[in-house]
Amino acid sequence: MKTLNDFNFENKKALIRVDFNVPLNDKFEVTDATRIISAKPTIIKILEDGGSCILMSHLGRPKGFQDEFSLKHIADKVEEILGVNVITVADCIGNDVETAAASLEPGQVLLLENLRFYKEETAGDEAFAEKLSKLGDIYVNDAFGTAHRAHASTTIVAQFFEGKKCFGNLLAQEIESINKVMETGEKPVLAVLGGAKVSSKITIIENILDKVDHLIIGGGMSFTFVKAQGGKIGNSICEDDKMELALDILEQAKAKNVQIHIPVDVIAADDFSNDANTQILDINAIPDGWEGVDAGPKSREIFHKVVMESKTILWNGPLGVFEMESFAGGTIELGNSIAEATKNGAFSLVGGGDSVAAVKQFGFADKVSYVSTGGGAMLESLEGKTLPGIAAILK
Ligand SMILES: Nc1ncnc2c1ncn2[C@@H]1O[C@H](COP(=O)(O)OP(=O)(O)OP(=O)(O)O)[C@@H](O)[C@H]1O
Ligand SMILES: O=C(O)[C@H](O)COP(=O)(O)O
Repeated sequence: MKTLNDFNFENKKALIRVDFNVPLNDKFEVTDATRIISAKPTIIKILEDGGSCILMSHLGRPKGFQDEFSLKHIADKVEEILGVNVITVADCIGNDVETAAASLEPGQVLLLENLRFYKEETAGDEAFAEKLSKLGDIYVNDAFGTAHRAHASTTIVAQFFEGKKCFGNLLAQEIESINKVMETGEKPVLAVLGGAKVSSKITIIENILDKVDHLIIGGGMSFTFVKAQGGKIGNSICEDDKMELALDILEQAKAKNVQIHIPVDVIAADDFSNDANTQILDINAIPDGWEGVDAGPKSREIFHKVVMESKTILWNGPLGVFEMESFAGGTIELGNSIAEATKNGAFSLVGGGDSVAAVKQFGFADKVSYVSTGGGAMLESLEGKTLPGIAAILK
């Protein structure tokens, strides 16, 4: 696996694919700069080597040139985080960009305009990738969040850098963290999967059964398993067409000696709102008119015990409707347990959109071993797929 340490960037121009697809508010201010902060070590290492950096990224899903998706909105933030002047250009290919790249001095940083202003980016167009490739001497992919896309700047461009391409620090760290859980993790290995739907997690569950000793299935997903086993789940969310599959997963787990933990009780609400009436019920005895919205106290206790006994922990998906304060308790307690286990020496990885949002919101981000910067990329990695952006560097 080629990393930054395999190159000396002195007097070299590094063409770096970063994922600066960060959330902006209506004043175009960056509301979560994690992805920019995470790319800093790679950029600084190259500058300290005596090289220069050409940063390229997408922002959102624009249709053609749309000012609201311009990377100029984030240039000040990038400059503030890096502590280095950032030169911007109004395009990502073309004469002006080539001139700006060619005149870049060691120690300087150039930020290109949104790659997705060209449909050729997402189409993985070779001619577009070749134009990008002309800008730099060495290609560095540090965009884990976009590594599951076979786009021009994440994948295709790599073919023009034979022997001159590598992973950035962030991407290398993401790969290492996933490997720690999926391949080399100290046992017992635990995966906690939550979230709304079984259907979006099936491939992950099936892949992960070969890797873990314990699997907690929480959140909205659990009701499909409970109903499939004959439980009464009231109005809780359920995918009836996945009940067969749920039973099959339970069988597979038994055969593979994986212990599955499904909540035994829930906080049930009579309405999907923060101020609904609530009661604690056994998960398989929820009357009509009530729905399970969070893990109950007995379940939390069981989950705490499993977490504390585990040496490697993966967490993807909340245990309840954590966006509503009244139903965030189970997710918060799980976060507390994982933080405590991490303090005691376990390795913990949090990945996926909503679980990452939850750990940030509740202040656990620096109490776990690693928080992934990838949403879809993380989920596809857990499905066991080799991401195209990663494969292109390994080639
Ligand atoms: N019991 C429940 N009933 C209804 N919704 C639930 C329940 N438990 C969790 N959820 C909802 O599931 C949603 C998260 O599910 P989802 O599968 O999208 O998340 P994720 O796995 O964290 O992230 P990703 O976006 O990466 O898939 C949250 O919005 C949460 O409110
Ligand atoms: O935020 C993300 O998941 C990545 O930046 C990829 O964005 P995309 O889903 O628009 O390709």
